[in-house]
Amino acid sequence: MLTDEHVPAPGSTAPPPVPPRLAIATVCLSGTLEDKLAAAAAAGFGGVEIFENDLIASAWSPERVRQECARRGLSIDLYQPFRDYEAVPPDVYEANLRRAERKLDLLERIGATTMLVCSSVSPDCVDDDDLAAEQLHELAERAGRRGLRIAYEALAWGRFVNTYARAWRIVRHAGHPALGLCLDSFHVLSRGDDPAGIRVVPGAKVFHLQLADAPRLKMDVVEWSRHHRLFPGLGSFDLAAFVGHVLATGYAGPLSLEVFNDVYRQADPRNAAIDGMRSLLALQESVERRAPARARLHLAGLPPAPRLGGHVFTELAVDHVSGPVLARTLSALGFAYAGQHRSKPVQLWQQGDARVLLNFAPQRTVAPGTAAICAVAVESTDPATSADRAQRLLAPVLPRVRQPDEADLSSVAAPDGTAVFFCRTGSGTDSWSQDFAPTQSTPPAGGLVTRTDHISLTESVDDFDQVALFYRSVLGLRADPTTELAAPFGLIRSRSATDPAHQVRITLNTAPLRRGVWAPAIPNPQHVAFATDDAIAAATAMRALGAPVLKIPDNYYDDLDARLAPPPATLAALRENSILYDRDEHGEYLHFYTEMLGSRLFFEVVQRIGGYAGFGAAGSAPVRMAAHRQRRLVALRDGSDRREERGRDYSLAHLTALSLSPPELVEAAAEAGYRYVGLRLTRVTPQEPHYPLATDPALMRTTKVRLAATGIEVLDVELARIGPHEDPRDLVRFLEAGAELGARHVITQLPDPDRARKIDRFAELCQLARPLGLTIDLEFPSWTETPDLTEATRVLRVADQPNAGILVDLLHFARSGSSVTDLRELPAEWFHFAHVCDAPAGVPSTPEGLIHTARFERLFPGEGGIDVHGILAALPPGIPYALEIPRATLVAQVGGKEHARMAIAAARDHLDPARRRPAA
Ligand SMILES: O=C(O)c1ccc(O)c(O)c1
Ligand SMILES: [Mg+2]
Repeated sequence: MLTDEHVPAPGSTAPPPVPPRLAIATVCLSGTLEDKLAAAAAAGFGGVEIFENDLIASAWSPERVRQECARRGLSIDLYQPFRDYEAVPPDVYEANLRRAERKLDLLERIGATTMLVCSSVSPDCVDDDDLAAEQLHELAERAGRRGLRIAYEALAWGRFVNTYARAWRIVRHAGHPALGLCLDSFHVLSRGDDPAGIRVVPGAKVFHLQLADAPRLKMDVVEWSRHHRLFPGLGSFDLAAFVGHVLATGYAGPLSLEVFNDVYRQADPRNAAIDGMRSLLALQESVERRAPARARLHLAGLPPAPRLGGHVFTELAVDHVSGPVLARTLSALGFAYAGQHRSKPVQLWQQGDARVLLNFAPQRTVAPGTAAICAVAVESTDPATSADRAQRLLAPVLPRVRQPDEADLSSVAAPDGTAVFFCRTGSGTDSWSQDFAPTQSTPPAGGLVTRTDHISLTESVDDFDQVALFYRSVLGLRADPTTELAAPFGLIRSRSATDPAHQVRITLNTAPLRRGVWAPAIPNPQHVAFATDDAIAAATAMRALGAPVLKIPDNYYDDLDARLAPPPATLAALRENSILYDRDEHGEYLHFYTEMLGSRLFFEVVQRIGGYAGFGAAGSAPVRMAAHRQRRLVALRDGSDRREERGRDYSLAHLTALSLSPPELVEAAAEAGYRYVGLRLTRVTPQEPHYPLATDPALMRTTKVRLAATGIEVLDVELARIGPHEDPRDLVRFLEAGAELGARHVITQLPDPDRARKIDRFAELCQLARPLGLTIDLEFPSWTETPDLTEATRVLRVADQPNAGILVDLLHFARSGSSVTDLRELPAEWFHFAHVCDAPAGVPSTPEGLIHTARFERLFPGEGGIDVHGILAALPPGIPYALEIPRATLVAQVGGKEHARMAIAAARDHLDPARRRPAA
């Protein structure tokens, strides 16, 4: 019986005079012992538990470990674990004592005073508490003689001893001053044991306290413990109550994290240690909050989180591709371009209390062509205290570049780089809105959006816990339970948190198992959800304004009818407007989405009816993800009937960014808004990087996966160059690889002075390519033996092959002095695409000069002296433009990916004036 045990005297519940030491077990962290100690010290821990495996694998001697810990201000609070010791027959006991003596030697050498003995799981041990107590007594006796202590821990899966109550009975029965308990929250709470019973243990007999949270999982407890523990606050255990019980015993030892977690074990230990510290500080705060006022402790030293008043603004980093798309969409959602920042290229868009900032500043890190949430601003009753709290929770405070008369906003950086601003709206001097000059634009009628309801971020699994902990602890949010759903591209884990008054809501998502290369084209989507009082009216009005509302399939509405049976008129209105619907015991939720904007961002409009506090039914996110994927494929593939709307198809030629491998080129093309890529499969010059797609199956596989995931298609492969010594039959594997990639065209050059031979070989190449569905497109660099349009025309006429074509490259066309009039006369079916670029006006006088320009120094259309419009106008309308613009110095400065984005932006500007970007 535990109840007649020691009852703590009133005095023993008093707070310890000094705050407890915060410690972390090395097993929580990734790397070697050296890495772990450095990370623990940097995060501000005062102690560590040394896990045996970390010591064994360390190159440091035990004495060196002692020095290194001391140097970093780390006390070694525990050495662990010592396994399978107690309640064994005499021969095993002898061996165990010998083993224990060696470990006690080690404790002395590293300067640890407490060794953890976990309850035995061995087949050797017997169900005999008296024997266990006797043998533990002997161990404690030997430890005590050396000034050391033994902390006995009941593993939840111990063979006979698996509860703290039984471990305490044994320890009490052993009755040795050097023997006490190690309490581990996981072993107690995973079994559903009542932690209140801990209160009967005298504080002096609790030698060590280990803290771990965990998600509720129905699985084998060993697996659960060794793979899924979490830092406090991230799982579903009530750790504040647990710690409250332990502190009530008078325990004054360290609060030590012991978290076995597969993700933390592979993550940067410096980040994981900061997470651990943040979680302990937040845990201490919840323990304090729970304690009765008379016993209130002030351990964490955190100022309470000031009350939040809602989302003030969400700032999006955009560029000149994504910015106009966002601006157009915000207009269609009824937002007004209400203000322009006085000193920065930042626009304020507003409707009701919903505000979006579009930041065009180039120093914002934004992948080409994308839009991304770069800052989140929340209203705080006390911004300075909010920032102070954040800083004490180890958030980096951001420096602000501001003009003398601009608002001094307090802001900190979230682990994913998002800036978090704390501000007070209104007319005070600290009001951020005064940094914006009002524009003349009048807000559109309607005003259906009232405020920002929530923002939703996607994080890699490595950052997910960290980001969740950051927002919750810094903003003082309460976590909703974690949910998991089967999405089209695999498992998605999702966590939401909100402040007590439901003013600020943040949802975080991750794909915990994502690996390999098959993944959605948008790996980390983000969205901002705006609130409305009437979703049906809002959707109707926004669609009338041209908002790109995401189309939801009919199957969804048939299922909705079956499940929730909304009134027929409502169902029809939902279906008509692509609005999703959910209902629970608190109320109803109507919501609809926009299409993906600027690669990874979209908006949502939500209507909450009654007390609905969720984010839609579990099935709604997969429907939305499938719809976004569907929309992307439609946009890419069904171009023909919507070309007017979508504009011309562009292809990214490999030479524009030859430093990118084929999968990277595909990714760059997708992000920048190309439809196609052209891939270089052969090495054309000895210096260039070579990507042997035709002979490297792994490279072929990853390239095909990226193509499938992004929807990008291969327009052409190059280069089939047939000189005097080359045989077309040697190109069969190259042609097959092109066909496997789904290419349509093969770029060919004929540097052979023997005209009859080169035409024969050209014809033969056409015949080899034809069964593979490929055309052979003859390019005529002016320095080769097929140097101009006239010669290329002659080759095509004589060879007379149905799948032969001519590739006009504007540079070669201009440099060869070919004639636009001639071009206009040729059969349209010869021209399948064009290589588009510009070049300086003067023509180099030597072949070396010509080649140098062609390979390294071309210009964007409109920047040079080539009659780009004149030549393109002589080609059949509607053919894809492949941008082949190698530009060595620029690529060296900005990288291949950014260069690819700049190229398409410049080409669209010059060639598609109707789609020219609006002035920012
Ligand atoms: O999983 C284990 O074996 C193990 C070892 C030592 C501990 O302190 C613990 O909680 C678990
Ligand atoms: Mg433990």
